[in-house]
Amino acid sequence: MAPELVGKMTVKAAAKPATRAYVTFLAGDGDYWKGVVGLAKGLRKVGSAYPLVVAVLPDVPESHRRILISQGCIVREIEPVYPPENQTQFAMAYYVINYSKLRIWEFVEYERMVYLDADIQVYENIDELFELEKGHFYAVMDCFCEKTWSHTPQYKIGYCQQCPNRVAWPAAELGPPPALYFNAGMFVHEPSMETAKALLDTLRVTPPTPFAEQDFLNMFFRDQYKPIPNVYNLVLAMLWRHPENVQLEKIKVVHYCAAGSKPWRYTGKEANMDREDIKMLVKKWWDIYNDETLDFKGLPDMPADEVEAAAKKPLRAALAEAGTVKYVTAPSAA
Ligand SMILES: O=c1ccn([C@@H]2O[C@H](COP(=O)(O)OP(=O)(O)O)[C@@H](O)[C@H]2O)c(=O)[nH]1
Ligand SMILES: OC[C@H]1O[C@H](O[C@@H]2[C@@H](O)[C@H](O)[C@@H](O)[C@H](O)[C@@H]2O)[C@H](O)[C@@H](O)[C@H]1O
Ligand SMILES: [Mn+2]
Repeated sequence: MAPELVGKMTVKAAAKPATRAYVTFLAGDGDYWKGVVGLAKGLRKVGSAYPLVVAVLPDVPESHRRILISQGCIVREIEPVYPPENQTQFAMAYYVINYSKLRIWEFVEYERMVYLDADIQVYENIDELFELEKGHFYAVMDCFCEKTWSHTPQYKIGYCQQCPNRVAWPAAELGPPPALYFNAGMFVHEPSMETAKALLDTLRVTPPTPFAEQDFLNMFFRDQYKPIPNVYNLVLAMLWRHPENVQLEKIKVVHYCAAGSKPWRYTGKEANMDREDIKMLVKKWWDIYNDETLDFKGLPDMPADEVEAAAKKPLRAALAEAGTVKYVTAPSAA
């Protein structure tokens, strides 16, 4: 919070209570922590007014957590969430762990959060998303044209919600077209223990599907979903599937979700990865990741040991201490 001059004195304006935050999710001991560091520095570069909370699974090593804390992230440990026993072939095998994203509805110390995948980068300030009318679920529409969708009727007939007139949906044969479907790499949500409990209770009785928690969230929030412009989540495949829907110079948020596009793993060998726009976007990501002027300079008034202690305390302990919420345990591991 910028200090303000009062008469001759410089009075530091009281910090606003942290009721809003960006939040991302980190699982495993792999290299996605680099995505989180990039995201933290990107949000700092665009002058975001809100902190970045990182929901970490227990398997995220202490060394990675320390790196995130050193970049000013608020690290909160969460318990994994698994879908019911299933034989589902997920579009990507690791998607099963993405159900743990559902824990962010338990972050009730925040009245509103903007969720961003760790493979997302923010290139323009998007704080305005926190002002959207409450009571809706805001996210950007996905695209059905990548091979990852080959299990669906829409893919089989070449229908995509991004261009509903290219191949008309055959309602006479297949019934109504699929409901508008969002990409779950970015969304605006309102944490609440009631919603968190409803999500977990519903998950227990919902057979998993190929896009895991993304499919589940689309089903759960179907009646509250409000599409927002793709400037807030450019799913990279849009560049070659629906270029007519993309104005690259207006894009605020890039989602590096196409196969081979994770900047920290980029080789340029996979399909479409040798495109000039992809190379430019990967370089943009690295320019921020490597920019030391964007490193966190420490909290103005919180001693480092307090930051560290807070970061290590799992959310459950913190809130149980506060005696504010009772936790619903996740279903047993799949
Ligand atoms: O090994 C992993 C895989 C996924 N994730 C988290 O889960 C999100 C969703 O996975 P991913 O972005 O790879 O899915 P995609 O958007 O590419 O389908 C990631 O952005 C990370 O936040 C993670 O932390 N570690
Ligand atoms: O666990 C399911 C994941 O499903 C989504 O990724 C998909 C989806 O966008 C497809 O439409 C693309 O074709 C595909 O490349 C991409 O990976 C979310 O980005 C991710 O956060 C996560 O929810
Ligand atoms: Mn992603």
